[in-house]
Amino acid sequence: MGEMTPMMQQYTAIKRKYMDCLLFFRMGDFYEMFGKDAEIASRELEIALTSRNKGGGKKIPMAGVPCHSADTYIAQLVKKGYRVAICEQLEDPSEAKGLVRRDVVRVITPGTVLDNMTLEDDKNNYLGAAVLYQERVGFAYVDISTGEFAVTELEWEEGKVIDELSRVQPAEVILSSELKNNPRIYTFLVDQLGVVVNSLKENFHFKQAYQLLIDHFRTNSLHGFGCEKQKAGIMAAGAIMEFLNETQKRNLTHINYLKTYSTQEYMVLDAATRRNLELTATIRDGKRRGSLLGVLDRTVTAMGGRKLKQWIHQPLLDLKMIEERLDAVDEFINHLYELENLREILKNVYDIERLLGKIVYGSANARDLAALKSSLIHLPQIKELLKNFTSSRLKSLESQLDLLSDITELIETAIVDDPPTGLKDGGLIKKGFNEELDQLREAAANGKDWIALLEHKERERTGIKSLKVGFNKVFGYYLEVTKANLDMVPDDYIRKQTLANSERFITPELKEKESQILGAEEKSVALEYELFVEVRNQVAKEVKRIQQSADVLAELDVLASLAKVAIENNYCRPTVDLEDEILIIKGRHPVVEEMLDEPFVPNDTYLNGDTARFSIITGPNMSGKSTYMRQVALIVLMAQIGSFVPAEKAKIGLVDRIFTRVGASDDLTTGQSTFMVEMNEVANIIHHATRKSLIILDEVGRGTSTYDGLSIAWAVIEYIHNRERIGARTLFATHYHELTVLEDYLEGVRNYNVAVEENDEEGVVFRHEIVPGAADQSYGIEVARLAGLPQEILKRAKEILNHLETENDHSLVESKKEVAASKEVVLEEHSDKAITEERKEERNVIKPELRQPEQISLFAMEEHPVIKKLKDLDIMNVTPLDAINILYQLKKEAEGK
Ligand SMILES: Nc1ncnc2c1ncn2[C@@H]1O[C@H](COP(=O)(O)OP(=O)(O)OP(=O)(O)O)[C@@H](O)[C@H]1O
Repeated sequence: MGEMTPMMQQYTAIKRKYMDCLLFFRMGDFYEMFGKDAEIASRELEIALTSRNKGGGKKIPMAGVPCHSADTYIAQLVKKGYRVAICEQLEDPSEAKGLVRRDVVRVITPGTVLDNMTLEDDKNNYLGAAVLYQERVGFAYVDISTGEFAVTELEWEEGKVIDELSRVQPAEVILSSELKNNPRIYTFLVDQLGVVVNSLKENFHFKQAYQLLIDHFRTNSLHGFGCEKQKAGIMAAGAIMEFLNETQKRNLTHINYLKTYSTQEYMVLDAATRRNLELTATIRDGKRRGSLLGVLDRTVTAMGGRKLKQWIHQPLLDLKMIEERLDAVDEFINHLYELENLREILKNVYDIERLLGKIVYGSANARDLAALKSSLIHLPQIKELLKNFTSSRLKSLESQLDLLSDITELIETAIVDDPPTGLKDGGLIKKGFNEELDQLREAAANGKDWIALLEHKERERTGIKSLKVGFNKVFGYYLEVTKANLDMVPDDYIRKQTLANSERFITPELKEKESQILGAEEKSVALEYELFVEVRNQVAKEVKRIQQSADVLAELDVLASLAKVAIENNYCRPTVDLEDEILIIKGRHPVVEEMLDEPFVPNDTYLNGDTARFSIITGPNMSGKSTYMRQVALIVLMAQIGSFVPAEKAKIGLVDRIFTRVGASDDLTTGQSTFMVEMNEVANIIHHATRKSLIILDEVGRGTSTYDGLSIAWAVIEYIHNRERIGARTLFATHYHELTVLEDYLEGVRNYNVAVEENDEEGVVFRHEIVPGAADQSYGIEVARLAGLPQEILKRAKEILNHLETENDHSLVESKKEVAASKEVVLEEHSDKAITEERKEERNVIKPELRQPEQISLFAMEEHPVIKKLKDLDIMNVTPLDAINILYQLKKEAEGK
């Protein structure tokens, strides 16, 4: 698409996030806005409509359709399984509104996204704000469905802003201009997260933000809110209030308290790591099945499900809190009967947080109140059950659990057990709740009884056997007599209506009763509504207490879920401490072990901050390197959310962050190449990792040519290994067997490989077993065989390989001579064979230099042009990104010559 206006960018982001197709109804605008692209889009729409499958397997981006036939287009698209969004701002698609069903057709405008969001159950409903103020960035988030409002602030740093926003992933965000104009932040939010971005009003100032907040909370100062010192945080919270005012969402007053939180409590997981570890969705299809959440989620309430997701995204850094959770899970495991009992009770609990949102928002109906009651009535039972437990977290949850019996009682006495959804037709309030209402109802009922008797009485009086009493909305009650009996009609009957075969009459007495009945009914319905709203408001006033109990239930649900999974999947309780070791005996990958048909092969892991801080793992493709490394990261993460882990034994030295760089795929959304994505991720790690971090690097450098790739991988290892730089515990899988030589020169490096078995019957068999030492072959051809490549190709490949290997040895000798002549060491292309004598000699040349880690040398080759250049640039400050730029420049220069 060509240049898009900010509004169009927002529309596109909304569509990407929620819908398959975006329809515009003013063709002229659409064409004007998109020019040639509009024609392409319209053609795609046509193809989608005429193809047999859903869009021929393709998403249609957006299209303009004539307003008068909007209904037809929408109906056709929906029938084909598309979810359609309609842009309201361009034209009121009133014709289309009749078709709006929240799951498949939605009317959207950037300003009304919030309304639509609240409809979705499993979507993130956060509206966020990030504001740069006095060198700090304030963040505020409000959960539209529950009213939870949270504030924090950090010092200004581009990466931190991205991390924080990606942690929460708001659906819509307000940014101050400096942040919005930052291309990395903006592109990340819009393209990668599909967030709708709004601008904070220029010259929005602190006093304004403060005032908006104290107005909202009806107080004189923010003292006691916990955020009084966080000026940037207040700016962000004020920005949210301002936005809600501007977009007339002020009625979202169920924001009734504000909570500050510190990002120090939680481990920040960057977006790449969350994706790479498939924490809550798989990379392949974005589904939750196949993710860690998919394995751990046995929650039985919606609130528990949401909390577990939050926990997975926010592993803890506080040892005490981790221990408390582990104790609670442990206790549940040892009280199986109570555990099952609790889960059974929780199954009856509705989504109290959502109900509460509706109650305070004023959109809850009587059924919602009934649902709240039927959830709250279980609280005493749960509290009783918790008395069996002694662990500190469960005790604390027990004491926090407010029984809310006043609220249950209020709803119980006021609202009927199975109320209708409508509020205007009565039938909501129980008998005995209000005297006036009872009297009105009695009056109406008496009148009805009188009418029921009337038919019988009038038949006797007139002798007309077929006389009937009826009611219609126009004339009210009437007496109906067939034409054949008209001569028997008495004089006091007043004719009201003539039908084909009968006539309808009224009498003054009937009319009097009628007005009594209707009057009483009308009044009672109105009174019922009034009473209902009163009850709802009364419940709304107790939102804080209800919210607190809801939170307790959610946490109990999560802890019970973790216990249930631990039992079923045979997990062990990890020891978490502040040492720098990670020891895992017979660890398994929690997701892969569930997906596999065959038994999963467990593996041990040992890392410490000292002599075994860096594992270089070599092994053939498909042997299990990635699985192994992710398994270590997941076990650490699980331990730090307070879960048991898939291992026989695990001792985890607390990790401040987990970084991953895995897999290689082009990021189609940003148009970045595989290599660029890879380097960005590596740069992020280099800039943020500390000695307490855990780093997982898979095939760094693979995305570019061998020389560049190997050089970068090597430099990255040196840098991370160096304790003055980072010194983090790291797992590094690579195809560059050359790198295994580093074990001899870098104190903390240990080589591992994935065991391969060769036997005559099956050929090469991967045992998925991690063993010490370096792999000696890459078995590329064997993998090709396993993948089913024809024998003929495999045979020929082997011939070529043998040939190349001989050539390579020869060329090495040659190059060695050249090196000697030019005093320049050239690294040979990666060879599948064991390292040659020449290489070993070469290494001896490198060796002394490498022993001085403080000197971050690429290859310690003084004369190498790369080194020269790096030295010119002050070698200590070179990041891999700089390195790749320099290498690229050199290559260009060389080509130029
Ligand atoms: N410990 C294990 N036990 C059983 N099967 C395993 C184990 N580890 C891996 N596998 C199986 O092997 C497959 C390949 O594993 P993985 O992707 O980790 O290999 P890899 O060495 O990283 O491959 P590549 O280098 O091509 O990325 C997995 O999909 C899984 O089916």
